Amino acid sequence: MVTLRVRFDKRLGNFALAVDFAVEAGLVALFGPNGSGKSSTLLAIAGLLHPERGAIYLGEQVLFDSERRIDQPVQARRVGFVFQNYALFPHLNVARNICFGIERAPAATRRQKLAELLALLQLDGLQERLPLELSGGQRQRVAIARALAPEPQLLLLDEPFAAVDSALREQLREELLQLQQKLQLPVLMVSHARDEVLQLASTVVCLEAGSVSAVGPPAMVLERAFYLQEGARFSW
Ligand SMILES: Nc1ncnc2c1ncn2[C@@H]1O[C@H](COP(=O)(O)OP(=O)(O)OP(=O)(O)O)[C@@H](O)[C@H]1O
Repeated sequence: MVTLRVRFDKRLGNFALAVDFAVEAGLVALFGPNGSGKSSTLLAIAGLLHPERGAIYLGEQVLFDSERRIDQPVQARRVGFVFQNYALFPHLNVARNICFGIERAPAATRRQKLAELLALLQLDGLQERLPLELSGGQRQRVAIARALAPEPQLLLLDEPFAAVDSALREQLREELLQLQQKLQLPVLMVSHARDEVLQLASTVVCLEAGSVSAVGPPAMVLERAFYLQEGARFSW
Protein backbone atom coordinates (compact mmCIF):
# COMPACT_ATOMS: atom_id res chain seq x y z
CA MET A 1 0.00 0.00 0.00
CA VAL A 2 1.26 3.53 -0.76
CA THR A 3 1.80 6.18 1.88
CA LEU A 4 0.51 9.70 1.43
CA ARG A 5 2.78 12.20 3.22
CA VAL A 6 1.58 15.77 3.49
CA ARG A 7 3.52 18.45 5.33
CA PHE A 8 3.26 22.11 4.38
CA ASP A 9 2.71 25.68 5.53
CA LYS A 10 0.45 28.12 3.77
CA ARG A 11 -0.88 31.49 4.88
CA LEU A 12 -4.38 32.33 3.62
CA GLY A 13 -5.14 35.90 4.70
CA ASN A 14 -5.24 35.74 8.50
CA PHE A 15 -5.46 31.97 8.50
CA ALA A 16 -2.30 29.91 8.99
CA LEU A 17 -2.47 26.40 7.58
CA ALA A 18 0.28 24.13 8.94
CA VAL A 19 -0.55 20.56 7.96
CA ASP A 20 1.51 17.49 8.81
CA PHE A 21 0.37 13.88 8.42
CA ALA A 22 1.33 10.56 6.85
CA VAL A 23 -1.27 7.86 6.18
CA GLU A 24 -1.49 4.51 4.47
CA ALA A 25 -3.68 5.36 1.52
CA GLY A 26 -7.00 3.47 1.65
CA LEU A 27 -10.17 5.45 2.13
CA VAL A 28 -8.92 8.29 4.31
CA ALA A 29 -11.20 10.99 5.73
CA LEU A 30 -10.11 14.56 6.38
CA PHE A 31 -12.40 15.58 9.21
CA GLY A 32 -12.88 18.85 11.06
CA PRO A 33 -15.15 21.82 11.68
CA ASN A 34 -15.95 24.55 9.12
CA GLY A 35 -12.95 26.66 8.30
CA SER A 36 -10.37 24.25 9.73
CA GLY A 37 -8.50 24.02 6.40
CA LYS A 38 -9.84 20.80 4.86
CA SER A 39 -10.60 22.10 1.35
CA SER A 40 -7.36 24.08 1.23
CA THR A 41 -5.44 20.90 2.08
CA LEU A 42 -7.08 19.09 -0.85
CA LEU A 43 -6.28 22.01 -3.15
CA ALA A 44 -2.61 21.89 -2.10
CA ILE A 45 -2.41 18.14 -2.81
CA ALA A 46 -4.04 18.65 -6.22
CA GLY A 47 -1.61 21.45 -7.11
CA LEU A 48 -4.27 24.17 -7.17
CA LEU A 49 -2.87 25.91 -4.09
CA HIS A 50 0.86 26.49 -3.69
CA PRO A 51 2.31 26.12 -0.17
CA GLU A 52 5.12 28.39 0.98
CA ARG A 53 7.15 25.41 2.14
CA GLY A 54 6.86 21.69 2.78
CA ALA A 55 6.55 18.42 0.89
CA ILE A 56 3.77 16.26 -0.50
CA TYR A 57 4.57 12.68 -1.53
CA LEU A 58 2.40 9.85 -2.79
CA GLY A 59 4.52 6.77 -2.31
CA GLU A 60 7.83 7.56 -4.03
CA GLN A 61 6.24 10.17 -6.27
CA VAL A 62 7.03 13.79 -5.42
CA LEU A 63 4.08 16.13 -5.95
CA PHE A 64 5.66 19.04 -4.14
CA ASP A 65 8.93 19.58 -2.32
CA SER A 66 10.02 23.14 -1.62
CA GLU A 67 13.55 22.12 -0.61
CA ARG A 68 14.05 20.25 -3.88
CA ARG A 69 12.23 23.04 -5.75
CA ILE A 70 9.68 20.60 -7.15
CA ASP A 71 6.10 21.74 -7.72
CA GLN A 72 4.47 19.36 -10.18
CA PRO A 73 1.78 20.96 -12.35
CA VAL A 74 -1.81 19.79 -11.84
CA GLN A 75 -1.89 17.37 -14.81
CA ALA A 76 1.42 15.73 -13.93
CA ARG A 77 0.20 14.89 -10.41
CA ARG A 78 -2.43 12.44 -11.69
CA VAL A 79 -4.80 13.37 -8.90
CA GLY A 80 -8.57 13.25 -9.52
CA PHE A 81 -10.70 15.92 -7.84
CA VAL A 82 -14.45 15.91 -7.17
CA PHE A 83 -15.53 19.32 -5.94
CA GLN A 84 -18.27 19.93 -3.36
CA ASN A 85 -20.84 21.07 -5.98
CA TYR A 86 -19.47 18.58 -8.59
CA ALA A 87 -18.64 21.52 -10.95
CA LEU A 88 -19.92 19.74 -14.06
CA PHE A 89 -19.85 21.75 -17.27
CA PRO A 90 -23.54 22.65 -17.75
CA HIS A 91 -23.34 22.96 -21.55
CA LEU A 92 -21.62 19.59 -22.07
CA ASN A 93 -23.47 16.29 -22.03
CA VAL A 94 -22.53 13.42 -19.72
CA ALA A 95 -20.17 11.80 -22.25
CA ARG A 96 -18.28 15.04 -22.90
CA ASN A 97 -18.10 15.87 -19.20
CA ILE A 98 -16.63 12.44 -18.45
CA CYS A 99 -14.10 12.64 -21.31
CA PHE A 100 -13.05 16.22 -20.54
CA GLY A 101 -9.68 15.22 -19.05
CA ILE A 102 -8.82 12.74 -21.82
CA GLU A 103 -9.62 14.91 -24.83
CA ARG A 104 -6.16 14.36 -26.30
CA ALA A 105 -6.36 10.57 -26.14
CA PRO A 106 -7.13 8.68 -29.40
CA ALA A 107 -10.86 8.41 -30.20
CA ALA A 108 -10.90 4.62 -29.69
CA THR A 109 -9.32 4.97 -26.22
CA ARG A 110 -11.86 7.65 -25.28
CA ARG A 111 -14.77 5.50 -26.45
CA GLN A 112 -13.51 2.51 -24.50
CA LYS A 113 -12.88 4.55 -21.35
CA LEU A 114 -16.32 6.14 -21.59
CA ALA A 115 -18.06 2.78 -21.95
CA GLU A 116 -16.09 1.39 -19.00
CA LEU A 117 -16.93 4.35 -16.73
CA LEU A 118 -20.60 4.51 -17.74
CA ALA A 119 -20.90 0.86 -16.70
CA LEU A 120 -18.82 1.24 -13.52
CA LEU A 121 -20.81 4.25 -12.29
CA GLN A 122 -24.21 2.93 -13.42
CA LEU A 123 -24.71 5.70 -15.96
CA ASP A 124 -25.52 3.58 -19.01
CA GLY A 125 -28.06 5.28 -21.29
CA LEU A 126 -27.45 8.74 -19.85
CA GLN A 127 -24.50 9.81 -21.99
CA GLU A 128 -26.48 12.31 -24.10
CA ARG A 129 -28.07 14.10 -21.13
CA LEU A 130 -27.00 17.51 -19.87
CA PRO A 131 -26.17 17.86 -16.15
CA LEU A 132 -29.46 19.75 -15.60
CA GLU A 133 -31.33 16.66 -16.75
CA LEU A 134 -29.78 14.46 -14.07
CA SER A 135 -30.65 13.71 -10.45
CA GLY A 136 -28.24 14.69 -7.67
CA GLY A 137 -26.93 11.14 -7.36
CA GLN A 138 -26.38 10.84 -11.10
CA ARG A 139 -24.51 14.17 -11.15
CA GLN A 140 -22.24 12.94 -8.42
CA ARG A 141 -21.53 9.73 -10.34
CA VAL A 142 -20.69 11.77 -13.46
CA ALA A 143 -18.29 13.91 -11.42
CA ILE A 144 -16.58 10.78 -10.08
CA ALA A 145 -16.43 9.25 -13.58
CA ARG A 146 -14.87 12.45 -14.92
CA ALA A 147 -12.25 12.40 -12.15
CA LEU A 148 -11.46 8.72 -12.86
CA ALA A 149 -11.17 9.04 -16.65
CA PRO A 150 -7.46 10.06 -16.74
CA GLU A 151 -6.68 7.09 -14.42
CA PRO A 152 -5.53 9.05 -11.37
CA GLN A 153 -3.32 7.61 -8.66
CA LEU A 154 -5.27 9.41 -5.95
CA LEU A 155 -8.88 10.59 -5.80
CA LEU A 156 -9.78 13.68 -3.75
CA LEU A 157 -13.43 14.19 -2.78
CA ASP A 158 -14.59 17.42 -1.14
CA GLU A 159 -17.73 16.63 0.89
CA PRO A 160 -19.09 14.35 -1.82
CA PHE A 161 -22.47 13.85 -0.13
CA ALA A 162 -23.23 17.43 0.93
CA ALA A 163 -25.70 18.15 -1.88
CA VAL A 164 -27.99 15.09 -1.57
CA ASP A 165 -30.75 14.09 0.85
CA SER A 166 -30.13 11.59 3.63
CA ALA A 167 -31.67 8.52 1.91
CA LEU A 168 -29.59 8.97 -1.22
CA ARG A 169 -26.54 9.81 0.87
CA GLU A 170 -26.66 6.34 2.47
CA GLN A 171 -26.77 4.70 -0.95
CA LEU A 172 -23.97 6.84 -2.39
CA ARG A 173 -21.74 6.18 0.61
CA GLU A 174 -22.15 2.46 0.09
CA GLU A 175 -21.39 2.87 -3.63
CA LEU A 176 -18.25 4.85 -2.89
CA LEU A 177 -17.03 2.19 -0.49
CA GLN A 178 -17.59 -0.55 -3.08
CA LEU A 179 -15.95 1.51 -5.82
CA GLN A 180 -12.88 2.18 -3.70
CA GLN A 181 -12.56 -1.50 -2.80
CA LYS A 182 -13.02 -2.56 -6.42
CA LEU A 183 -10.47 -0.09 -7.86
CA GLN A 184 -8.10 -0.20 -4.87
CA LEU A 185 -7.56 3.50 -5.52
CA PRO A 186 -6.36 5.72 -2.66
CA VAL A 187 -9.13 8.17 -1.74
CA LEU A 188 -8.91 11.25 0.49
CA MET A 189 -12.38 12.50 1.35
CA VAL A 190 -13.34 15.69 3.20
CA SER A 191 -16.18 15.25 5.65
CA HIS A 192 -17.54 16.89 8.74
CA ALA A 193 -20.04 14.13 9.49
CA ARG A 194 -18.91 11.73 12.23
CA ASP A 195 -21.23 8.93 11.11
CA GLU A 196 -19.92 9.16 7.56
CA VAL A 197 -16.30 8.92 8.68
CA LEU A 198 -17.09 5.99 10.98
CA GLN A 199 -18.92 4.17 8.19
CA LEU A 200 -16.42 4.72 5.38
CA ALA A 201 -12.93 5.60 6.43
CA SER A 202 -10.04 3.28 7.24
CA THR A 203 -8.13 6.23 8.71
CA VAL A 204 -9.15 9.72 9.75
CA VAL A 205 -7.03 12.86 9.84
CA CYS A 206 -8.56 15.53 12.12
CA LEU A 207 -7.93 19.17 11.34
CA GLU A 208 -8.53 21.91 13.86
CA ALA A 209 -7.79 25.58 13.20
CA GLY A 210 -5.35 24.81 10.42
CA SER A 211 -3.34 22.00 11.96
CA VAL A 212 -3.66 18.27 12.45
CA SER A 213 -4.95 17.37 15.91
CA ALA A 214 -5.17 13.58 15.50
CA VAL A 215 -4.64 10.74 13.01
CA GLY A 216 -5.76 7.13 13.35
CA PRO A 217 -8.64 4.66 13.17
CA PRO A 218 -11.97 6.58 13.13
CA ALA A 219 -13.53 4.83 16.14
CA MET A 220 -10.57 5.77 18.33
CA VAL A 221 -9.91 9.26 17.00
CA LEU A 222 -13.51 10.44 16.84
CA GLU A 223 -14.23 9.24 20.34
CA ARG A 224 -11.46 11.58 21.47
CA ALA A 225 -12.71 14.45 19.28
CA PHE A 226 -16.16 13.96 20.80
CA TYR A 227 -14.81 14.23 24.33
CA LEU A 228 -12.87 17.35 23.41
CA GLN A 229 -15.96 18.90 21.86
CA GLU A 230 -17.95 18.21 24.99
CA GLY A 231 -15.25 19.97 26.97
CA ALA A 232 -14.54 16.86 29.01
CA ARG A 233 -11.04 16.05 30.14
CA PHE A 234 -9.73 13.09 28.23
CA SER A 235 -6.31 11.81 27.42
CA TRP A 236 -4.95 8.75 25.64
N1 LIG B 1 -7.76 32.21 -0.92
C1 LIG B 1 -7.99 32.50 0.36
N2 LIG B 1 -7.70 33.72 0.86
C2 LIG B 1 -7.89 34.02 2.16
N3 LIG B 1 -8.41 33.15 3.05
C3 LIG B 1 -8.75 31.93 2.61
C4 LIG B 1 -8.56 31.53 1.24
N4 LIG B 1 -8.97 30.25 1.10
C5 LIG B 1 -9.41 29.87 2.31
N5 LIG B 1 -9.27 30.86 3.22
C6 LIG B 1 -9.59 30.79 4.64
O1 LIG B 1 -8.89 29.69 5.17
C7 LIG B 1 -9.66 29.01 6.16
C8 LIG B 1 -9.79 27.54 5.81
O2 LIG B 1 -10.65 27.40 4.68
P1 LIG B 1 -11.03 25.97 4.08
O3 LIG B 1 -12.04 26.22 3.00
O4 LIG B 1 -9.80 25.24 3.73
O5 LIG B 1 -11.72 25.28 5.34
P2 LIG B 1 -12.68 24.01 5.40
O6 LIG B 1 -12.26 23.25 6.59
O7 LIG B 1 -12.66 23.29 4.09
O8 LIG B 1 -14.10 24.68 5.61
P3 LIG B 1 -15.59 24.16 5.21
O9 LIG B 1 -15.85 22.93 6.01
O10 LIG B 1 -16.46 25.32 5.59
O11 LIG B 1 -15.59 23.92 3.71
C9 LIG B 1 -10.98 29.77 6.23
O12 LIG B 1 -10.91 30.68 7.31
C10 LIG B 1 -11.05 30.49 4.91
O13 LIG B 1 -11.81 31.67 5.00
